Amino acid sequence: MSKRIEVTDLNCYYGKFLAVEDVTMTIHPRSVTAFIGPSGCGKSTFLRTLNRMHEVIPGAYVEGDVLIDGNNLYGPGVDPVNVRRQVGMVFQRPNPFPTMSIKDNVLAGYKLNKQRMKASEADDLLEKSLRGANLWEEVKNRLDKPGSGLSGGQQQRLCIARAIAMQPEVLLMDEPCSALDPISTLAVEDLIQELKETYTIVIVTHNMQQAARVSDETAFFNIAGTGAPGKLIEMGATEKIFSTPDEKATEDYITGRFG
Ligand SMILES: Nc1ncnc2c1ncn2[C@@H]1O[C@H](COP(=O)(O)OP(=O)(O)OP(=O)(O)O)[C@@H](O)[C@H]1O
Repeated sequence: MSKRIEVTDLNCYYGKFLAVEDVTMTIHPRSVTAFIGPSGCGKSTFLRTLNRMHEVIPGAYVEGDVLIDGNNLYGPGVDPVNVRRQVGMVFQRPNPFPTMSIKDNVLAGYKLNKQRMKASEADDLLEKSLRGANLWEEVKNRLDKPGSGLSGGQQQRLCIARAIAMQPEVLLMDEPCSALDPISTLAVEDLIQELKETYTIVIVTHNMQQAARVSDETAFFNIAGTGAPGKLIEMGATEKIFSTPDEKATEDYITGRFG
């Protein structure tokens, strides 16, 4: 299911404002790629172009190409809703639907799309998704209770289960642990390691240790100053970026000299 993502000459705009300029990169399947860089350099903006969420904001658009296994997400006739099904997303704050049960949260994508499923199929998918998110054992006896009754870390894993249930090929995670305590963070990091066997994973993180722990590849973005566009400075194996980066700006950022 895991897919390769190839981005070529991508510019991201909010109206006239060029937020991210000229990104070209390849994201490998069955791996975790981390985006790091100072605040405002466009990590989240760029991440959202990988499933066409960027253009949900009025006036926002992109130039350039994003290919997933050779298919251009921005090609003519491509339905953004289908793209978002193929490329799932997990956000900074766990956002389960508060009044829905745990079960309905996991199956929400199907219910919202009014896709029919036999009860036995729904139960299988529910269990598989919750097991995939390492949450099954903790919630199997309370599937009809509201998702909002879970701890923050459990809610985030519920959101991951909801994303997995749609059987995506790519999972985008925008600072998925920033609202979690250290124990829940480790649980989600462990889960990311398991999920990369199946999905292409891209994670935005402010936490250098986290990037070093969970990712195989790291991309460092930077910004020259307020109003200037964010740029990809360098990308490579996480081990190399964290030990012998090519660019001084990367080294300065990683060693905490700025950002
Ligand atoms: N909805 C929006 N409308 C207009 N400009 C926006 C919008 N969202 C972000 N921007 C601008 O785009 C630039 C990149 O923002 P973005 O949030 O992608 O950066 P980031 O690297 O993810 O930052 P952080 O690490 O603080 O989350 C910033 O200048 C930001 O102000």
